[in-house]
Amino acid sequence: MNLKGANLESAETPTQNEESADSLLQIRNLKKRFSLSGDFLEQLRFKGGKLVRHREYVHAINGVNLDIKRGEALCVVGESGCGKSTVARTVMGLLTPTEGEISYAGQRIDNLSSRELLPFRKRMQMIFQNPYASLNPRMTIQQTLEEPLRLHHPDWNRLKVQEKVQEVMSSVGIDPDWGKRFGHEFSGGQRQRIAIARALAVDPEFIVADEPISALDVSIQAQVLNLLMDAQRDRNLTYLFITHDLAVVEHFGTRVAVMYLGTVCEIATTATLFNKPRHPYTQALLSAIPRLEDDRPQHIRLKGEVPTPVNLPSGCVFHGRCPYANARCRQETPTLVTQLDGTRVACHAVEEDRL
Ligand SMILES: Nc1ncnc2c1ncn2[C@@H]1O[C@H](COP(=O)(O)OP(=O)(O)OP(=O)(O)O)[C@@H](O)[C@H]1O
Repeated sequence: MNLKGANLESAETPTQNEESADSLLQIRNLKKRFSLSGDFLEQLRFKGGKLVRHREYVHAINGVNLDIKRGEALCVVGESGCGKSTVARTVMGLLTPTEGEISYAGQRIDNLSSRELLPFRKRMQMIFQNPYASLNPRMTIQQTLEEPLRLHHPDWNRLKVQEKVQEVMSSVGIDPDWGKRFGHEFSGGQRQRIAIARALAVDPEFIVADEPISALDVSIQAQVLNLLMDAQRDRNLTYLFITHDLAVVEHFGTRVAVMYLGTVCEIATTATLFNKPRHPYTQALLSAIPRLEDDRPQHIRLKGEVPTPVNLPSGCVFHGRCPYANARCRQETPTLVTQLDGTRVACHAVEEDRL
């Protein structure tokens, strides 16, 4: 893999909407911060003899722009704490954005009330990391799967609901006769199949999967991944797939967005990203994957640690660890620039042909 290469930057500055024509989901300048300072009274401090209000925030996501196209699996990768789950939860309306907009099928959804969001909840479903926590221990599997159907199809009679439950259980490889059992009677892999069945029961078109296999035994992970891929093919699903595992990305992803400290630093098709990573952070991430080929790049060791999201670095958030950083990188925040092959990279060094 040749990490260096000609800079393919296009002369045109991309517009925010350049990818939007075939997008199912659009994320624009999304920011989410969490307060660390408690309520008003807890924020008060004495400074220089005066009472002042001290507020501190975790800047979990800082201006993310993403388009997810119909039928694709967009994987979001990055180290722990870079903001992947916050993106997923904000898209699903489980967190309110601090700034920015999210649109689904052309309609803005980030500012809707729970009632207005209900029709979208049928079309957009989420699968969580931990199948032990995501199933209600007091409900049978039948009840667990009936719940979303009763919410979204109040006009369906008992027989129709039961038929749908049986169909969706079979489709994920769970014996429909096991409907009266409780979640704790199943293994982790089976529980995650049931969680997938619950997401699929209402025939969604878009699924946010947040590390859906990372809590499972390695021997089970491939089976559950294959189930998700089969569901995508059979039901024409679109995925936002959160993972820290690059092997999963290579197997599953149509495109990949790489995140670092709350920002997206590179977006590319999976094949392009693995063959020609542009951003120095992507290069370092990929160089850490063990490969059999002789021409693999040397493992790039980044200096230092990921900075705290409480005090974000100025300029490019990666500059403190980047071997190519210069004065511009320390001052000016790079934006995603489209290369001739469609890859989008936020890096001054790539832009200036310095790597
Ligand atoms: N409710 C919260 N309150 C305060 N800080 C939070 C909260 N949720 C997330 N964070 C912080 O926001 C940052 C991003 O967290 P997030 O869970 O989105 O990262 P991640 O990339 O999904 O990590 P992981 O792979 O470990 O789940 C982290 O610094 C995290 O500690």
